[in-house]
Formats: sequence, C-alpha cells, structure tokens
Amino acid sequence: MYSVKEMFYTLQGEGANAGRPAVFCRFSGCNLWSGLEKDRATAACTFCDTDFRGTDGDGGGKFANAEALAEAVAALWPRVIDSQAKPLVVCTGGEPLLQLDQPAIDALHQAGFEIAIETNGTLPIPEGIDWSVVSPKGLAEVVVTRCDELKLVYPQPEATPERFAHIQARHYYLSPMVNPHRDDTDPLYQNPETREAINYCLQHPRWRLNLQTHKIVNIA
Ligand SMILES: C[S@@+](CC[C@H](N)C(=O)[O-])C[C@H]1O[C@@H](n2cnc3c(N)ncnc32)[C@H](O)[C@@H]1O
Ligand SMILES: Nc1nc2[nH]cc(C(=O)O)c2c(=O)[nH]1
Ligand code: SF4
Ligand SMILES: [Mg+2]
Repeated sequence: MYSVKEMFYTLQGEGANAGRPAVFCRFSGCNLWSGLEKDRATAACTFCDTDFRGTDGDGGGKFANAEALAEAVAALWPRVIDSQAKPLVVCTGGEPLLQLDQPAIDALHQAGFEIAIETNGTLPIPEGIDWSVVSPKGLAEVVVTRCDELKLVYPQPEATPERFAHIQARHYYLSPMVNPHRDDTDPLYQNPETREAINYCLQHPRWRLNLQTHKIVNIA
C-alpha cells in the first residue's frame, strides 16, 4: 500500500532538470516533521513549504500495489508519440524513501519512466533510481554519500555547505530559503536569503544558485 498526497503533471522547477516536463508523485508523510504547524518549531526540519499530510490532494490516494501506483503515474503523461521524450516521474513528498520500494521502482520502469527522487538524505537511496536530488536538513544525519544533485536550502545555521562537502555529486546547488508562510506580496527572491546564497556561490564557485522557478511563474 502506498499513500500519496497528490500527483500532478508540471515542469520540474528546480535543479539540473529545471524546465523538463514531469509527473510529480508526492508521497505522504515525512521522518523530519509531522506536517502539523504546532510541531514545526520543534521539528528536525522547520521551514518546509509543502503540505504532505494525508491523501486528499489532486490525484492523491491510497494505491494497493506498485502496479496501481505506476498506472496512476502513467495516466498523467500526455499521449504523444515522440521517442525523444523519455517520460519522467519525480518522486517527492514528504519523504519519498519512506515508501518508494523495489516493486514501485520496477513498476515505474516497466511503465517506461525515468525515476527521479527528491530526498532529505537521511535514508539510503535504493538501487535503480535514475536521478537523485539530496537536500540535507538542520542537524538530521545524512547517510547518502553520492547523488546526482546536492541541493542545500540556504542559509541553515546547522546545515552549512562545508558539512556536506564530502558528498560526491554531479551538481552542487544552494537554494535560497523561501518563507513557507509568505503571501504573494512578500518578495520571493529579492531578500537577504537570496543575497547570502549568491555571495556564498561567488566565494565558493563549486556551488551554483538554484531558484524554485515554478514559484516564479506560479505553476504547481
Ligand atoms: C518538500 S521537499 C520533499 C522532499 C524531501 N523531503 C526533501 O526535503 O528533500 C522538496 C524540496 O523542497 C525544498 N524546500 C522545502 N521547503 C523549502 C523552503 N522553504 N525554501 C526552499 N526550498 C524548500 C526541499 O529542500 C526539497 O529540495
Ligand atoms: N514544479 C515543481 N518542481 C519541483 N521540484 C521539486 C519539488 C518538490 O516539491 O519536491 C517541486 C514542486 O513542488 N513543483
Ligand atoms: S524533510 Fe522535506 S518534506 Fe520533510 S519537512 Fe523537510 S522539506 Fe518538508
Ligand atoms: Mg515543492
């Protein structure tokens, strides 16, 4: 049984795949926060911008087995015949690695999908994931030592870029922390967090700036 908050088709907003069409599968639940506002201040991860509780979002639900999950993902991919366009699913959450197991990975591959994950790095990445994005949080121990993208929300006093310099990645990104309670009148990126991230990249050129472009153009 897989619990999914929501599933939707959009553009990957972040990182090296920014702009690429993908089905997003947002698994319910996280190991670093309950998702309840009353617990936010004392959680291991305090700035989450996402509602991942329950299964009541668009395309969400409980899927009895891996085949049913893959079928729901595949139903969101457009029906076009284009051998150049490899279908992509981004498994996120919540923390997708609490649920994404070998049967689900096999069923998504069987359905023709390349599988990307967005994970907090506290759980080992299973075999067969095609693109891994690791985003460490606060004091939470990161067990992942290799990934495709290391994407650190910045600034985090307890999770500095130096702490993760040993992790091997194709891409190293700093993502300015966006206020999870912001309304549309708050500046998205002309703020101190962005300035600090830019300055860090300029001084440590291994790191590049990542922006959540879906928030800029106001898509899911
Ligand atoms: C909601 S998380 C879900 C996946 C996984 N639990 C994780 O933390 O990577 C998806 C992405 O959003 C990023 N994110 C969450 N809250 C954010 C915020 N307030 N500002 C910027 N990025 C944020 C995370 O760091 C992660 O890269
Ligand atoms: N468009 C879009 N791109 C994203 N990249 C990572 C996301 C996430 O919430 O994991 C996300 C998201 O929620 N929307
Ligand atoms: S680890 Fe990811 S899903 Fe969990 S609370 Fe933090 S940002 Fe949100
Ligand atoms: Mg998001």
